[in-house]
Amino acid sequence: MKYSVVIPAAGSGTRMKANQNKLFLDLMGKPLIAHTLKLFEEDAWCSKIILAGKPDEFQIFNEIIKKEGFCKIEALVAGGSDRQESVKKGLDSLKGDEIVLIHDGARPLVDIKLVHQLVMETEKTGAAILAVPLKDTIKKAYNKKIVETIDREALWAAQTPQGFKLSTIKAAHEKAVLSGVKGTDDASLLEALGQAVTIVHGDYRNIKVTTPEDLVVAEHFITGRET
Ligand SMILES: Nc1ccn([C@@H]2O[C@H](COP(=O)(O)OP(=O)(O)OP(=O)(O)O)[C@@H](O)[C@H]2O)c(=O)n1
Ligand SMILES: C[C@](O)(CO)[C@H](O)COP(=O)(O)O
Repeated sequence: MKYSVVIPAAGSGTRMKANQNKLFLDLMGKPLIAHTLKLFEEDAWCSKIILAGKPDEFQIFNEIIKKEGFCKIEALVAGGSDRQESVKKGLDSLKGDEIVLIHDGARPLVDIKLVHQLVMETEKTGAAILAVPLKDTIKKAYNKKIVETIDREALWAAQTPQGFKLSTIKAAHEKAVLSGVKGTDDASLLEALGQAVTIVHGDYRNIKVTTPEDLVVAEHFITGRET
């Protein structure tokens, strides 16, 4: 089984409150994005990587790629004003109809065995995501006034990678642009078209490094993995 992967990495890291793109922050001696890229560089199932970044950060990305000796990065494309746009620009550089995964640059800890399970599920159903069941009770509230407790039995926290047939996800992004549909993940663009997306049970360690404490957690998980 082979797949391509699009890695959106053109964000601003606002919630990280760092003075640089959070993907360049040090994690165990190398930039966070280097850990994410390494996962796919070392996966024999991965045929190519498309990286979407900010043009004014291309030099930093290229320095990291050169230093780490990465060789699967087929294209470094200019990202967009939001994640959806960055992903679309990455997809636009792909042809054919193989499986494509879309994986946040900010998720450096995904287990490659789960990636393979996702690829096989995507092969079977055409669209699938990694997700984990929620562990907290979820409230709906307005101005901090609780209006409803949501039954969490049917709720999952979506992660990445998210896997699709390339033609399916490209069409969904195109239609989203035409209709103005916005989604914080790629599966939601298929859902908006009434298309089915299946879940592969993921791993709570596959965190998205978003706020400062996430970097501490990520370091802990990497240290634990290497012992
Ligand atoms: N215009 C954007 C915004 C986000 N991303 C990428 O999408 C992934 C998930 O986004 P998030 O974790 O929200 O990153 P940021 O948008 O940088 O964070 P924040 O929302 O705190 O600014 C990240 O790898 C980020 O680099 C992107 O490629 N292009
Ligand atoms: C794609 C994602 O990681 C799935 O949980 C999430 O939607 C990204 O959200 P962000 O606000 O762009 O980090």
